[in-house]
Amino acid sequence: MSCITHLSENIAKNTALVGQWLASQNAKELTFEQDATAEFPDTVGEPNVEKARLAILDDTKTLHDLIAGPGEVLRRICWGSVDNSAQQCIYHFNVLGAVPLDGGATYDEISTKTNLSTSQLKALVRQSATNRVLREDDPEHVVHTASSALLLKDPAMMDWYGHTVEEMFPAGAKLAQALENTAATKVSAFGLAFGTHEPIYTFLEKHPARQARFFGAMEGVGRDYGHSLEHIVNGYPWAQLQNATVVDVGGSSGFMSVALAMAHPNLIKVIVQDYKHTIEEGAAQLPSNLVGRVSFMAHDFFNQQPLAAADVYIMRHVCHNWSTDNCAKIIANIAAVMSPQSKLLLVEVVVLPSNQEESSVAERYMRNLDVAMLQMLNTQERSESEWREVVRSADTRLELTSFVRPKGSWDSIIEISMKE
Ligand SMILES: C[S@@+](CC[C@H](N)C(=O)[O-])C[C@H]1O[C@@H](n2cnc3c(N)ncnc32)[C@H](O)[C@@H]1O
Repeated sequence: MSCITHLSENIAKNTALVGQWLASQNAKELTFEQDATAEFPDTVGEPNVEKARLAILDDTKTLHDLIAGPGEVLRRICWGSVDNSAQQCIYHFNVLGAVPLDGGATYDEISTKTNLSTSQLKALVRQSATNRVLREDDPEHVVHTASSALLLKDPAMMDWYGHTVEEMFPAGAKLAQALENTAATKVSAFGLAFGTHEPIYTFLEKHPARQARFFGAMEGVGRDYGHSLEHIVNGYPWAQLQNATVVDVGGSSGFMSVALAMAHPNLIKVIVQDYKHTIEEGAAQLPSNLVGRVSFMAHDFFNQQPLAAADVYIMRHVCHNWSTDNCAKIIANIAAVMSPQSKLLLVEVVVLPSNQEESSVAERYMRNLDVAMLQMLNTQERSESEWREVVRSADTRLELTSFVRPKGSWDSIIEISMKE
């Protein structure tokens, strides 16, 4: 049997399984129309369905690339920059906001609201429609699709989209230039794109609108089930802690602390530490039922940790932003005040050798993240042995006591303890 026939048979078999499951759940018909649910229905607790779904994604991509042929595979990659530039313009000129969810808009109406000409808008919208973001329902009239509507309905997704098209995309174009410079003090691709020598977080602190969008974007990251907070809330034995104090270092606006405090009443004090503007924003949004249990503190993690002997110090997506030397300093500042009972948890990606991820979707995401870190921060994601090296260089009294990657999670929870 030829390879493509074999692929198509697998796709048919797995699609039948997923289809039956969707029907058994009375799930809404899958659609590109704007009333679609934001994500594919939750397959938690259904490992066979999830396996079939991932196999469909793998096999359809392989079949597509085989049928397209090698030249077309290259052309698709290289034309990807146009996909991004069209999305950047749609975001920048708020084309999405100019198209009401209810009824859509004519090109003339969108033009009045965005100051783009109708011919510019037609070029952008028609290109974008090939990626299923906006579409024409007649040649002069634009309506939302499932994906464009999702951006309007979910502010965190919109912030994430804005961050990727307005910050990651320009930074990506500078990566080769940044890698030309081999000096230790080299400016990141992000720095070259935005004319700054400062690390991104210092830069954002001076640009409040960008910073506010970045907080939203970090929340938007969690819309991806692989980064769902549920993996942290359910992936560690929180319930075994008695009247515990948790310090969320570099906790941004505190959304993880809120999720932990909501789910685990035994976490009686949860303190979010970050830059001043960041925590002020978080404090203003704190649900009223958590006032008193969740609190905020301005703290630079390059200084010694002011809260000694907490039960748990947790850093999610913090250390991957920093070089091994800087990571070691951040961790050492916490180690200095840990009691023998304290735990330090890092919630981070742990990269595997090539093609060892569960699916090509996971493989691609992990490799994308690795390069994204390189372009935004001059850092890279780490393997298990590299995380061990970071911890060893921070403080020799620390030991890694577990690496757990909850099912379906991109992140692992790395538990670090003080040696007895
Ligand atoms: C990638 S974000 C992760 C935020 C959050 N923990 C999460 O899970 O999304 C990194 C965070 O580190 C904070 N940060 C960066 N440098 C810092 C510093 N020197 N002291 C304290 N926080 C800092 C940033 O403001 C940002 O909120």
